[in-house]
Amino acid sequence: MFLPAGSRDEMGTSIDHRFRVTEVFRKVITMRGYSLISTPVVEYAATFTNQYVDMKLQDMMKWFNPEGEIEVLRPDWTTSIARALSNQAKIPQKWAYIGSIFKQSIPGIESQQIGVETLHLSPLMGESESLLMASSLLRELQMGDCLIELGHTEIFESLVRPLTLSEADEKRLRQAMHDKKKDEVYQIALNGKNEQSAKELASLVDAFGSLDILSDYEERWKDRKDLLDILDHLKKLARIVEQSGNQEILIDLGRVKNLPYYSGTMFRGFLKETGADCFSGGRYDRLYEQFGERISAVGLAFDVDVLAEHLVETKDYTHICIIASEDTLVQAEELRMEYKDAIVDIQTQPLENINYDLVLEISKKNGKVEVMER
Ligand SMILES: N[C@@H](Cc1c[nH]c[nH+]1)C(=O)O
Repeated sequence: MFLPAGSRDEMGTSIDHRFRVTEVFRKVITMRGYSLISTPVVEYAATFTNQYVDMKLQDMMKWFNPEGEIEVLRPDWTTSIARALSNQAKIPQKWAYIGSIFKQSIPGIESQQIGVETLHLSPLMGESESLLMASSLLRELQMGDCLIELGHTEIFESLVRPLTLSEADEKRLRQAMHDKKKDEVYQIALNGKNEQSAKELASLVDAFGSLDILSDYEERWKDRKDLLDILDHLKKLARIVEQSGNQEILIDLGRVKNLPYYSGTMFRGFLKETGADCFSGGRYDRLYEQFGERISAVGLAFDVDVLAEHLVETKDYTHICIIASEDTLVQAEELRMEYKDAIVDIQTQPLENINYDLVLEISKKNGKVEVMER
């Protein structure tokens, strides 16, 4: 029997790694004062497609229920958690989750995430908490150095707003900006009949790199109070994460939001050694406007598969084989107790595919039990 493209069975090490990632995550979030939250796998499509969230139905796993409503497999944790928490007390909250999201665009449809959402914390506190949690998880997992990229939705958005672009052009502009295609950004933006804005947008394509970018743009945007405030905020956040999280920070002022509900700071994490994209997140205060609330909300989620793939074996257990027969099983189990920190495998013969550190054989002669090293 075959599986649909992208679906896979999993065995041994890769599952072991995924469990280890989630175990370490649980430890990190517990010690940082988070509570766990879970939401159902099946939700109404409208929870994700309403105007405040604006996710696209075509990418979701969906069907009609008997009442004719569209139901979906959870395509996003952040949105379902917002639904679940919509009438909670307005006090600082730190939530963490472990589980899958489902989208047509993901190979195999399912992707396992671990993530956090913080509500009602001051913007700098919530954002730095998310990023410091991320860096402490990566440290605990011994993932090596990580690059944290900071961006902000309102840079691109506020430069696009004064342009009179058709919906199609705006969509193309976003894509060109995302793909960092400078000439295309300029040409599309020119359709908005504002050459100055078109030039500014084209220059944003190159506005990424180390923290120095912030100083360059402080000079360039010295008459734009709104943009200066954003640069100042990113600078403060970068300093905290650099100093406390000991992580290298990159800035991408031209970053376009990857989820429609982001409004403010956005972040992404890359493993330095391989460049693998391991987490993504951002501020989404406006998501709560659907519940008539204006709050501070920010979070991020890790791709568990990416972390599991990069996990290095750390603890090396001694691997012992005890050779026993049906007659000596009780004694073999007793012997196991003497090796509490080792992997003890009771077999009738040592397995050929395993390189044991020690092979012990139990035998019974004239009612007397003997243990011999092989
Ligand atoms: N839900 C986002 C990650 C995130 C958590 N909080 C905010 N953003 C994602 O799947 O990419």
